[in-house]
Amino acid sequence: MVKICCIGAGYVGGPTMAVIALKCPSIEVVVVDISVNRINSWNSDQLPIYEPGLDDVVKECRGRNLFFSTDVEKHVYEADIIFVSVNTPTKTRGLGAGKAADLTYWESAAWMIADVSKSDKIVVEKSTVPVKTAEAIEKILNHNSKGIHFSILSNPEFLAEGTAIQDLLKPDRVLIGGRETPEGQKAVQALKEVYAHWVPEDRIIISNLWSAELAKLVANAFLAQRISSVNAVSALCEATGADVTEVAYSVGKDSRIGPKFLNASVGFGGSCFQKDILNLVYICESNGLAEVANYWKQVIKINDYQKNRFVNRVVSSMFNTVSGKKIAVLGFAFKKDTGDTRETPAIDVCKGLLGDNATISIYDPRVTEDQIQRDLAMNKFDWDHPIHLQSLSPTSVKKVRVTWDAYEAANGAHGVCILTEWDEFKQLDYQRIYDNMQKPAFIFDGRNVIDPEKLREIGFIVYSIGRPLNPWLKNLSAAS
Ligand SMILES: NC(=O)c1ccc[n+]([C@@H]2O[C@H](COP(=O)([O-])OP(=O)(O)OC[C@H]3O[C@@H](n4cnc5c(N)ncnc54)[C@H](O)[C@@H]3O)[C@@H](O)[C@H]2O)c1
Ligand SMILES: O=c1ccn([C@@H]2O[C@H](COP(=O)(O)OP(=O)(O)O[C@H]3O[C@H](CO)[C@@H](O)[C@H](O)[C@H]3O)[C@@H](O)[C@H]2O)c(=O)[nH]1
Repeated sequence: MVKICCIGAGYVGGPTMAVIALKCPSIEVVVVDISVNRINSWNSDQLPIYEPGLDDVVKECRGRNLFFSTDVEKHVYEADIIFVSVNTPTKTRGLGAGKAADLTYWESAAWMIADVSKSDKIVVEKSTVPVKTAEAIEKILNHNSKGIHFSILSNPEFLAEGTAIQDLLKPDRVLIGGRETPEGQKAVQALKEVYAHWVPEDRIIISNLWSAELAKLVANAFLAQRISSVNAVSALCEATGADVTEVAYSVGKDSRIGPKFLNASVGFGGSCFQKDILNLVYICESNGLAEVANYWKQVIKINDYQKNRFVNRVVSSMFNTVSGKKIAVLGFAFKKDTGDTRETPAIDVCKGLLGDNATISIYDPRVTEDQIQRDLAMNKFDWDHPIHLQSLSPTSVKKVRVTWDAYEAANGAHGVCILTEWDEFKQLDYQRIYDNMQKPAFIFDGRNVIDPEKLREIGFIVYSIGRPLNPWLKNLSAAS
């Protein structure tokens, strides 16, 4: 029986290994992590992450050929193939701080693999890493005196949260990069055989190591670039009377462009886009490619601009101040169908509103109060550095209340901001919300989930990203 061990039981390691175990009953898969809490959750009925379809997959395989353990060294020692799926955050200090990837977690995993191994192994980069990382990892692993050989592969993960199980069951492609040596190609074939249990052969791409590492960063940069492009256009739509949903629809009908990832929003969030583009920018700069670096940097700048623009729109619409006013925030996760709040635009919007002295009442169907309070108290990039989080005091941010009901959040509010596109926000009784709000009642839709005309009929002053402005807001724009 082939044995797989995955180091890192997070958003990637957990679901990815669960699907491998589901599709390959003849392979034993053990997911290990240094976090006892995380492993305990994976072994309980309350999984540590919310992902549609994940519970069923774990229930079917756990205890059969899928295991979760904190005994990292034992399972690394026993494995034939080791996936490394640890976090690769943005550095917060030292050389490249604020841009470069912090490979501390990856490096310590590599040293541990080198220390405990007693037989040849395939080590797979599952985490997103800077191009050429495999070269450094090879040096750590193969500089041992035990005569053991390690083959390093790059197998970046392309799943998106909220659709992870579907993405894993039917991937657009699986990418495997390896050395062009006989050992390298043998390792590539071994990993390909694992995926071939359920992924059609023409969807498994084989490339060199550096192409695979770079393709992951570039894929995320392209996706994020589309969102920044449409968000930049949304500002122009508001200034001209065009409607960004109509513009995006027409543009996306061109088969060369395609319809996906053209939804204007309050800004993209999530643990990957910003981190990976900053990483790409740093790599370009390190290679003396300042113009290329600046090109990609602009994707982040537009995203920051879009989040600021939203906050400014809220404040300027509400008589230029939200001081002492109650703002209801509907949705805190970075997208629907996940409880993940890493780099969610809601953090920047809430901090912006708190900066103008608003009182905020937040509702999200999947995010706990504890998580929201922690997110609002921490510094940029700290979420991915457990060491910084330990020093965070548990005090809650004043002027923030978290509720488990959208109507309660909006009760007595002066304005409502929709920051996540949860389906349930389309079905809310907006008449009831309007009746219980202060007047004039404002609604700022950061995800274009509501019908602005219907809400205007109820009496709301409505702002939707990139869509024709309410006469009230138009007058304010003209005046400013
Ligand atoms: N989240 C996504 O949707 C996604 C998608 C594709 C790729 N990625 C990439 O995958 C990697 C992991 O992302 P994630 O979202 O799963 O992160 P995560 O923080 O959810 O999980 C990482 C886990 O690794 C564990 N860990 C860290 N160092 C360890 C060590 N030395 N030994 C054992 N366990 C260790 C941590 O405790 C944590 O549980 C990142 O590089 C990320 O960029 C993420
Ligand atoms: O048209 C769109 C599409 C997305 N978003 C936002 O963009 C962010 C990212 O969304 P999405 O890409 O769906 O989720 P992630 O889980 O961050 O997945 C991305 O990042 C992963 C980590 O690298 C990759 O594996 C995936 O392929 C890539 O889609 C979210 O805030 C979305 O709300 C928009 O604003 N408009």
